[in-house]
Amino acid sequence: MTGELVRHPDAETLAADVASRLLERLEEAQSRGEVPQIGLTGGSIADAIHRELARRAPDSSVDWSRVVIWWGDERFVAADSPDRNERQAREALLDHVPVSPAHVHPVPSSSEVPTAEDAAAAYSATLGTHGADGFDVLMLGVGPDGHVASLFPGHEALDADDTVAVAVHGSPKPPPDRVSLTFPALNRAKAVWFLVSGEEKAAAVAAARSEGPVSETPARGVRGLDETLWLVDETAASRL
Ligand SMILES: O=C(O)[C@H](O)[C@@H](O)[C@H](O)[C@H](O)COP(=O)(O)O
Repeated sequence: MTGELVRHPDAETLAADVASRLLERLEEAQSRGEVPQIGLTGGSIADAIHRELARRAPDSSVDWSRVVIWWGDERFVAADSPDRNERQAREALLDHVPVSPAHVHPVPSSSEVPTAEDAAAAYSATLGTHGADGFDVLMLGVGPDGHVASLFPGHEALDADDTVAVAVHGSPKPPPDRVSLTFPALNRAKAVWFLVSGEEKAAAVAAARSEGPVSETPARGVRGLDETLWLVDETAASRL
């Protein structure tokens, strides 16, 4: 089961739909008295979604102080680097909604720990304690090569199955040093939402939704416990 495909005419309607779905999911969880946990991703469509969430937040009933924020991956760079997924998410969303700092869990940066291995170990420990229930919604961008988070085709990090987060070196997508959740950690999410826009992703979407080795197309290796959605625009779906 590769998950439900939801097509959108363009990136703007895709971002609007994802933001609407996420706000609704957060409201539903909070109406059940839960404190939902979400996993953010990096990348361009994610940034558009974050900005749309910030725009819509004032009109939603989501209590952002009762939302727990994680990242599926992070670039191992200085805390103030524009390459940080955390920095991009704060600028687009988290600085515009009243999140509780105690509920925002960035991956340690190279300003705080000396190596990506240290950052991965620290993040594994934090997620192991504070995030043990798993993500309610994990959002994942998909690269043109079918990577998700920072799990790239043929990379040794794909085989890391005894830890929550793993250091990644030699990433084909710069910057080279990263921290990524591993497949076991990604697959603890109740809902996995793949967010894909652009012609350059069309082959990856088609590959990910067909049989074949996970090492060739890492997106094949992730699905939600209860829900897997492919939220795509028409250009990204053009090879299906
Ligand atoms: O740290 C990262 O680079 C991201 O987490 C990565 O997995 C991203 O989501 C995809 O590469 C898609 O990025 P775009 O949407 O910018 O193509």
